[in-house]
Amino acid sequence: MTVEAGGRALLLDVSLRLQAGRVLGIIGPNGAGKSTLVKACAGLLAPTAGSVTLLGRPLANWPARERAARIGYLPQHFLPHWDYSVRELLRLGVERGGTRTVPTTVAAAALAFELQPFLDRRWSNLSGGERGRALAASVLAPAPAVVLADEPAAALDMGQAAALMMRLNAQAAAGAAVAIVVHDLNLAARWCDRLLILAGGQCVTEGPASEVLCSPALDDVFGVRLERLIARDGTIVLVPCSTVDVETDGEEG
Ligand SMILES: Nc1ncnc2c1ncn2[C@@H]1O[C@H](COP(=O)(O)OP(=O)(O)OP(=O)(O)O)[C@@H](O)[C@H]1O
Repeated sequence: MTVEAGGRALLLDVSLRLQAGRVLGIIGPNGAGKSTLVKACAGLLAPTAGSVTLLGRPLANWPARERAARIGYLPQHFLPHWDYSVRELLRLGVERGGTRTVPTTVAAAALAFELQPFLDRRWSNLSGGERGRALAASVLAPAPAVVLADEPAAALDMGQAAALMMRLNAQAAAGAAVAIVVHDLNLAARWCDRLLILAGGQCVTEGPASEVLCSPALDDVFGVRLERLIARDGTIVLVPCSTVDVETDGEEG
């Protein structure tokens, strides 16, 4: 698809396919077009050219209620219209998913996301990480078939970020197609099957995470030299060493 706004292309001829049971990480520098891509996939932005289909049917042809039940969109920034309590936010998310067992599902989500102490607290009184968890719980509770998460771990501490990535993986294992915009490449390395690098609104490369993380294109798009280490479980660990323009080829870092 191509998405244009403000007289320029925010996305240019980008194609992606989300598969049930898989986790795609969307990575790239600030302003690359990652949020734009996810919003277009969620049906919140209409592509200027190209289209988004869900189960082979154009997104625009799905009734809004069915589309909302199938696609769970976790935005990068969320400002509720009202000062909801966490319980109300969870209920809205669960009802959107169309489940008949609303109270049970709300209770299960509160338990899974360790939100019981916050259930009656209002959005305005939550910390950044608590908001992130409440929002993730609200979107993921109804187990949507497609999960589009835009930097879901940005406000979370290390433990909560790992827990959320595990939950997203569990939803994929249960059959969801998951796409996550992620800035922390080590979370991407550990929890994504495939990675897509976006830069300047275009796809630089897409492939298995282990291959993309070893690609020199990664250093180039971020303008930083990355050292690749291998953790005991075989996961690649990336350590930024120096900006690309400071170090010259062959010079010791
Ligand atoms: N409605 C709009 N009109 C014009 N430009 C826009 C509009 N929305 C976004 N942009 C621009 O498009 C580019 C891509 O924005 P986008 O939010 O998709 O980037 P991103 O990769 O998610 O960035 P970040 O990592 O900083 O969150 C940015 O340069 C942004 O300023």
